[in-house]
Amino acid sequence: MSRIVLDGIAHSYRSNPQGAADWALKEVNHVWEDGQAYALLGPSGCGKTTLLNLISGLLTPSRGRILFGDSDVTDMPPEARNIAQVFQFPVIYDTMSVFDNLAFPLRNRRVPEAEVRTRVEEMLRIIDLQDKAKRKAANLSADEKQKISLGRGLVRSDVNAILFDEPLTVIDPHMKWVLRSQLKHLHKRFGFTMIYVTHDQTEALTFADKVVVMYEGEVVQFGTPEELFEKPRHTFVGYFIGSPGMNVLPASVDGREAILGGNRISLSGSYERAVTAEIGVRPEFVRVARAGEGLPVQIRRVEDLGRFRVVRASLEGHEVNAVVGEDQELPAEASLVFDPARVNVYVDSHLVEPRA
Ligand SMILES: Nc1ncnc2c1ncn2[C@@H]1O[C@H](COP(=O)(O)OP(=O)(O)OP(=O)(O)O)[C@@H](O)[C@H]1O
Repeated sequence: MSRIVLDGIAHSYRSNPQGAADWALKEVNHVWEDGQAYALLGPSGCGKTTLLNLISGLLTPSRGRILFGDSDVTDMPPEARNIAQVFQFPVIYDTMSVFDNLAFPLRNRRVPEAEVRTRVEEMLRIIDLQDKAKRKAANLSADEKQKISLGRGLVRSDVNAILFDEPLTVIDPHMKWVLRSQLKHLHKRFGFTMIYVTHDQTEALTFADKVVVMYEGEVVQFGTPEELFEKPRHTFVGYFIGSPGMNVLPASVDGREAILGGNRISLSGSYERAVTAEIGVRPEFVRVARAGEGLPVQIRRVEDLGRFRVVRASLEGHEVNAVVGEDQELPAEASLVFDPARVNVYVDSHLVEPRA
């Protein structure tokens, strides 16, 4: 295993890319540390699969270099990179038995047969297919076939990294949960570097130590689940992570205040003047108070989500959500108070820091 370095890689599927829109992956500089579990999170079409295929060698980047440890693998084919990749749909040998499918990557590498048996039997237990070991893969359900694909990705101990491209899409919801926990367990036990592509935030946040959020071909944030929640570096991260997502409101900022229509909102630091900025505050850091205490709003509706309620209000025509406790009384005439320490400022969708 080794750390994987992306040194200025970018990729376009066009032979002569012109504008930004021609790049499926804009320039990425990034280090995947050895042995960590990463999730690659973003909406459909943002470039997740492209990035994964560049790492595995299925694609060669239009620009930049990829290093595994100290060796440059940019021009190496996938089979020379020692990477296991699990795709969204099963890639298995239908005519082979389940056992032989799992044994294949090991036998291919001339692993002694006794070790093959031990590892395959363990994998059969993990994916819960012990009783189908001798069956031909062709006769299994889509769900079971995908479990074999997962098993084939995980069975080797000598890989540089295991890449998962939405591997649980075809798996039923209960099994999804089981397999995700198994993956986490395997990661702890064997310490593989794992990169797990998903567009599902729950899947990403429960699986990974670090999450890489992509948006329109760009890596917009790389951080722990807490960092993505506390300090989204891009408004998209704010929307995408959290339920409901971060409130993002157009405002101008000047010094320690943001101005939205006739309202002044306190900030915890002092900012350069920006006329077309946005402020972002998570619903968890918005307090519903009596009229006159905070920003004047109309409450549109209140949704009970079990452990908490979401108050959906309107501030100068913009929807603002606040998370409130089950027992908190809501005033008939309400206002909202933003916690200044939790109000982030964005310019061109990117987080800006206050002046020192
Ligand atoms: N082989 C290809 N040829 C041309 N364009 C492609 C090709 N593969 C992907 N693209 C384009 O590159 C962009 C990124 O696609 P990619 O598949 O990497 O995104 P993704 O985030 O993995 O999406 P999804 O979650 O839908 O798989 C998209 O605009 C897509 O249309």
